[in-house]
Amino acid sequence: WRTVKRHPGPEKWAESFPIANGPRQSPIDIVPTQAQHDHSLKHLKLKYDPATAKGILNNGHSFQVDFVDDDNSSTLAGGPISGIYRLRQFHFHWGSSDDKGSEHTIAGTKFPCELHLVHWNTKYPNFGEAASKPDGLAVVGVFLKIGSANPRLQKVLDALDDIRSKGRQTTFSNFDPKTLLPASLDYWTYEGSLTTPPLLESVTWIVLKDPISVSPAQMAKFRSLLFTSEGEAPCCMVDNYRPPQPLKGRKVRASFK
Ligand SMILES: NS(=O)(=O)c1ccc(O)c(NC(=O)NCCc2ccccn2)c1
Ligand SMILES: [Zn+2]
Repeated sequence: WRTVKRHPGPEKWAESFPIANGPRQSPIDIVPTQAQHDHSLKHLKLKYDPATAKGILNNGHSFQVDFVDDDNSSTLAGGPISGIYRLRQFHFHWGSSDDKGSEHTIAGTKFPCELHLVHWNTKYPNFGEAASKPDGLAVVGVFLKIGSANPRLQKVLDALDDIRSKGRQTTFSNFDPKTLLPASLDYWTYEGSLTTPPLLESVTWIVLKDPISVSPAQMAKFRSLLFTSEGEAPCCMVDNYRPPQPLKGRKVRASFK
């Protein structure tokens, strides 16, 4: 039976953004047995300065932690990319229940949540310019798997009480996003897109093989956010994920055997 859809979801995006049916759309289903090990892939070089953390914002689609990106204090290099990419923000996608929520899937397996660390190529003057170039962005994706409570997430989750409604933001300082990464930086990589409008095909995706943990109570915290602004009828922020898109002949490479 049909639920009332307030926000035009992924099935409606192609009407306003024809690129939704483009050749390099994200996310995708990653099939490990079909990924090619590429030993020319370098290890990821992540250098994050906690002092660059600036604020946390409910943008009505997810919430994001924004970073000062006017110098190379927090950067990504190595891996499949050439040059230096600057950390702009990180955000999450999650489900209304623990059986869904991630954007990428692994051989059809969905995770309850997925973290995206968004970086832009410093060969371009700023994020907006980079977002329109085929090598403009690099997003590191990290799966969250139900398990024990993750203490590294707590500072982020504790800030959510101040940004429950769309448009709310508050300061968020002295945070090192490296603490959110798993022990192994083994990854899959492929050429893709933003997973939300404007769906620009400018993202080199770097999806880590190992998940980090999140507890059911911590997942409930994500689901306490609202898509809606103060004064509107409240609508829980859940299921803000796009399902996997056609591979259209793309190769997924693995940094590990
Ligand atoms: N999910 S993602 O591919 O990592 C990603 C990274 C950086 C981005 O700016 C976006 N998208 C984005 O900011 N879109 C503008 C705000 C928005 C978000 C969701 C739906 C419609 N509009 C997605
Ligand atoms: Zn995302």
